[in-house]
Formats: sequence, structure tokens, C-alpha cells
Amino acid sequence: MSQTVLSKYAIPGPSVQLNEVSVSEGELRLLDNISTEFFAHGWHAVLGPNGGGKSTLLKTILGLTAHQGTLQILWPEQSECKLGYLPQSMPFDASLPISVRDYLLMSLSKKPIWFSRKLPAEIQAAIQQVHLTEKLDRRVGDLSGGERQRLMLATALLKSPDLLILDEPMTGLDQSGQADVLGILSEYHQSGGTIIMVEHNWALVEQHCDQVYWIDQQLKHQAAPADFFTNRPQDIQPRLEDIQPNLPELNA
Ligand SMILES: Nc1ncnc2c1ncn2[C@@H]1O[C@H](COP(=O)(O)OP(=O)(O)OP(=O)(O)O)[C@@H](O)[C@H]1O
Repeated sequence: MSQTVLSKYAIPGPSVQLNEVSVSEGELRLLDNISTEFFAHGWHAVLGPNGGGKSTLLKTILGLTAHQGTLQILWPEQSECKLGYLPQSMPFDASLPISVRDYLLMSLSKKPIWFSRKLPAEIQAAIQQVHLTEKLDRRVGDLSGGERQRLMLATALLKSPDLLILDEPMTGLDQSGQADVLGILSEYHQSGGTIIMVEHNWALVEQHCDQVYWIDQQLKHQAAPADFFTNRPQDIQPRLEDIQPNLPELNA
């Protein structure tokens, strides 16, 4: 990645504090009384069983879901208070006849896109980073799953966010796609940004993340990756197919 691109990234990222945060849908309790802190500049991994509330937690931090309790994003003074979000699935109907170019232009600007056909430098840099330059005129619906995922990451990074919220960013990526994305995220993290991401791949979490949060309606456990399994409470039952390799103690 070029220095020009890196220098546009946000420095530094905020911390996110939750105090007794709960989310309900009618009678249903999606999140129950969560208190924790995602510390500033951290690379945080949110894990837990399917349906445990991980995406709901991200949406709550983004302000997309009503909650009880207190949630604060503590932006550093010099921060521009910008968020980037990569949702779990495409945020629009992929059958719409819209090109990669127009999707990125619409993501960056509120102006009608027919006034600005020329690609701004930040879009060119972002699209280069995720190796989609050749696909600019392709319909978004015709991209492969991995290409769509890389387009969404480029979109999340486009406005130089201070906080990056990612819901399973590795979905659909092959090994080289994953390596590209991890490279981008590592640089973003090193430049000071805060990352909160849902990720099932334990090997990746162990290698890259600072802190792990196990969400199953409640925050069942929180620790650095190195301490997570030795200190975990008995009622955490990781799905072994989600928690990948090098956990001999669990795979025995
Ligand atoms: N708007 C809603 N109305 C009713 N139930 C909902 C709503 N949103 C989410 N849920 C339910 O809340 C639970 C948590 O959903 P959520 O998507 O946060 O889980 P998750 O941990 O991200 O799951 P997965 O690992 O499968 O992606 C699920 O049972 C889901 O069906």
C-alpha cells in the first residue's frame, strides 16, 4: 500500500464504552446488560455462537439499533469522528444495474453522480488497494462474492474513518484475498485506527487482535487472545468448526 493512501487514514481512533447496554425487539432480548470498553487504537474481535447478538452489538455501536443503557464513543480531540462500516451482507439489492464506479462515487459524495464522473484520487487509491481497478465498470451484481467483499471494504475505508466496524470481513475471500485484507487492516491499525470486528477464524484473531469478546446475548468472557481459552468460564462452548486450528486442548 502506498504512503499516500496510508496518510489519509484516521489517527487516532476512539474508545467505545458500554455501560449496562441492552437491546430488545418486542419481547425478545437480543443483548443483555453489556458493560465493557473497546479501548482506543485496539483491534478488537467479537466472537460467539450464531444468533448470539454479535451483529446486533455492532449495529448498536453504529447507532442503528435502539438500546437501553449508556454507550459512548470517546473521540480524541483531533479526531474527525468518522466511522467506516462493513456490514455482513450487501447493503442493497445486487440486481440493481449499478457499476462499481457509481457505487463508490455514491458512497463518497452526496452530489448526484452525473455531476462527477471523474474518479477522485481517494477512490482510485481505495480501488487499487483492493485490486478492483479492472472491475470499475462491472455491475456490482456481477462481481464474485470475494470481489464484493473487497468493494465493501474499500467503501468502508473511503472516508478515512477513525473507527472501523467490520462484520465478518473475511467472508468469501480466498487465501490471497484474506492476506490482502489483513494487510490493509494491519496498516490501518498501526496508523492508530480502532477496529471492532466480528470474526470466527481463531487463528486470525490470535495473530492480529488485541482483545476478544465472547457475546452470547451477554458478554460471557473478555480477554487477550493468549489468555482467552485458559481462563474462559465453563459455560462457554465454542463451536469447534468456527474456532479454527491450533487449539489442541479444545480439539482433543
Ligand atoms: N430486528 C430483529 N427482530 C427480531 N429479532 C432479531 C432482529 N435482529 C436480530 N434478531 C435476532 O437476534 C438474534 C441475534 O442476531 P444477530 O444477527 O445479532 O446474531 P449474530 O451473533 O450476529 O449471528 P450470526 O453469527 O449468525 O451472524 C438472532 O436470533 C436474530 O434472529
